[in-house]
Amino acid sequence: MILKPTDIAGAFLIEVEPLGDERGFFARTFCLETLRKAGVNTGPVRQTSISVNPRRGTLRGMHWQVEPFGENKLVRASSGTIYDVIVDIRPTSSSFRRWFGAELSAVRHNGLFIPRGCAHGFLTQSDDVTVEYAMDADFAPGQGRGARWNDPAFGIVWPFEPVLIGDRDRSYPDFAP
Ligand SMILES: Cc1cn([C@H]2C[C@H](O)[C@@H](COP(=O)(O)OP(=O)(O)O[C@H]3O[C@H](C)C(=O)[C@H](O)[C@H]3O)O2)c(=O)[nH]c1=O
Repeated sequence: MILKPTDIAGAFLIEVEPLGDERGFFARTFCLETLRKAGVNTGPVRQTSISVNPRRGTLRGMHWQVEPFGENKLVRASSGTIYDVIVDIRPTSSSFRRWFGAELSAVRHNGLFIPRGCAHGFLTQSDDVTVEYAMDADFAPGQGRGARWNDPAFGIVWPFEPVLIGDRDRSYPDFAP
């Protein structure tokens, strides 16, 4: 697997290196040691989850867990295609308030490593999207916070307007650090 740095400190795109033969290919999609060698202080995977989104144009986010319930997150699309976005909301970070977006797809098998303290969200770019999550912390109910996908504090440029957003996601107040 290949780690590609992003505009967000500690966040990496993960591209696979297919090892192919006549049957198809095998590829590593996560390696704790590779991340640690890149300076990422992440724990082992404690929980994995899926997010199933039948409709193109569904937006989920922007979400984060407050400390000490933060979680490092590895995200990939196991079906369909998403535009995945991270926003750095760590006030002491060199990339504070900066956003980064990338297309993740089942076809490319690519992933995104999202450090704790960053807001995360995605817009589905196809029907029948499943997003796979791996986290290094247990989910803590009630410890989530959020910001709107179009909060002027970040200026995120999305590929197109969402057509389906949950009431909670559309009604977050303006971001205030
Ligand atoms: C995140 C999470 C949720 N849940 C439960 C809580 C609710 O009963 C139900 C749906 O949760 P929610 O509406 O917060 O799901 P999303 O709106 O997809 O939230 C996620 O979307 C953005 C894009 C993310 O990056 C996070 O993974 C997460 O915040 O699953 C759990 O049991 N465990 C979990 O880890």
